[in-house]
Amino acid sequence: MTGKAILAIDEGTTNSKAVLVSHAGDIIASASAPVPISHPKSGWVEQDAEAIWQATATAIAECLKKAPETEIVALGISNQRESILIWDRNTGRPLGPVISWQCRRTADACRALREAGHEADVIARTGLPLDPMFSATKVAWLLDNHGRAARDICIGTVDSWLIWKLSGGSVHATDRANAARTQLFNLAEGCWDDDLCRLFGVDPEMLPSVFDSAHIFAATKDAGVLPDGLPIASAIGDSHAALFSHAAFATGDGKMTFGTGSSVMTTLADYIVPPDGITTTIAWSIAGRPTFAFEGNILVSASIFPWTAELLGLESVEALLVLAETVEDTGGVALVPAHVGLGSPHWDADARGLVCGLSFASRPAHIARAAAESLAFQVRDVYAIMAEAAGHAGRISVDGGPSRNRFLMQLVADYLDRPVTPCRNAEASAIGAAHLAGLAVGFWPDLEALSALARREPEIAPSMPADRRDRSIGEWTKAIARTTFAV
Ligand SMILES: O=P(O)(O)OC[C@H](O)CO
Repeated sequence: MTGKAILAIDEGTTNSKAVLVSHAGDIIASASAPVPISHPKSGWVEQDAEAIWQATATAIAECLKKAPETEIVALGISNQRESILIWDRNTGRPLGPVISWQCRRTADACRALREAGHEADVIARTGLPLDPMFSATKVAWLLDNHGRAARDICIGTVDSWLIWKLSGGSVHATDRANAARTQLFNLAEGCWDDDLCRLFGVDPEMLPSVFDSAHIFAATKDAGVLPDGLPIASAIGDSHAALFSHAAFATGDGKMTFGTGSSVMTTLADYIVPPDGITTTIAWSIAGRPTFAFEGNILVSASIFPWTAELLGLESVEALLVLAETVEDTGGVALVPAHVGLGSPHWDADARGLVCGLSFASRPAHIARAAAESLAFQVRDVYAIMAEAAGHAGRISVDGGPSRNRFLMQLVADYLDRPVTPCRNAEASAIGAAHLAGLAVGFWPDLEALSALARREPEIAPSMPADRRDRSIGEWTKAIARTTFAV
């Protein structure tokens, strides 16, 4: 199969990337182009739909230039989730901005719906709380401010927009994983929810058709940067795509991505209404069968390290982590990185960070270690709730920059009391989209073949004695409770 490849698009919040993936699972070429983002008012975050398309087209053109001999057998799309736009079905012109997943403009609308008693029902149907991150209230805002007659409007997540542009405006479609993040999709029934559409003022006629994540949505047409006739063979949200790239195919398999924040996802056997502080979503859908997953997002993870390093007068994060390793434990010190509030599972916007448990024996190394341990404690808190609610646990893959640090990942394994497996798929989201597209067109035959492509390192087993682990978790739990004292 030399010379053949899948072209994966990974359209993220800040960049659009194009990646050519060979049959052996290697990246043949890649390119990226920045996507502008604007903040017209405090808490508002917008992007321009045409700029997203232009950045994607530029990334594709640059990528193909690097490997002109490659034969593209299919396209796959992974994308930033929840961000939403509407466009005119007749002209293809966007109506208003893309409202970003980060945008908080509908916070009041969410509060009003909560106060009117809708939240429990919305969570039961969609797995998602009433929060401005999700698309439904943003759609209502767009329709109020830029709406037209229902028959003239297409509503779409970013994958849907790219499928529209790549197919010359002939196909309005999305996959179940992206649909699951809109808060308009009934997870248990697997279709747009008429009652929720009514609640959010959406005519179902405006919504895209929903298919599997591995599915031939359309053939390319008049896309400019690509020849006509290439199958657009996957669409999936970026976190879900990364989980797929790790071959998390057994029930209970999950991933922890460490970066500015952390995200934890674990697959489920079936739809479960999420416990407090967690969401349920569709991870992907293949051959008509959705795989469900729990998800929890932590707001501040590795981004606490530069702050702590500066506080301690250290020159780098590396120096901080080296110092942290010089002590056996934190000496009772806990650091809770609630600097912008707490995310999953606590969701307390008013909480603030703290360092507590200080004594005259506390040294900078104890504070450094407390910062390092906070990364592990936070994912442990989310994972413990997920494992208990799901009743099963599987292999945990870890990715993102901090997953390369053995000391940090040993702490994660120790506090989870489970092994973790570092995964080294560069461009995990793009690879996941490529794998799904390859599955749809028979480039790879089955999940077993994809599993063989996952780049796993040897797992890291827990080694902390139980009494020590329990004591530290107890100190951390008390510290978390104290963060709300700051308000
Ligand atoms: O654009 P990214 O990679 O930050 O991903 C955004 C997420 O999909 C939002 O849920």
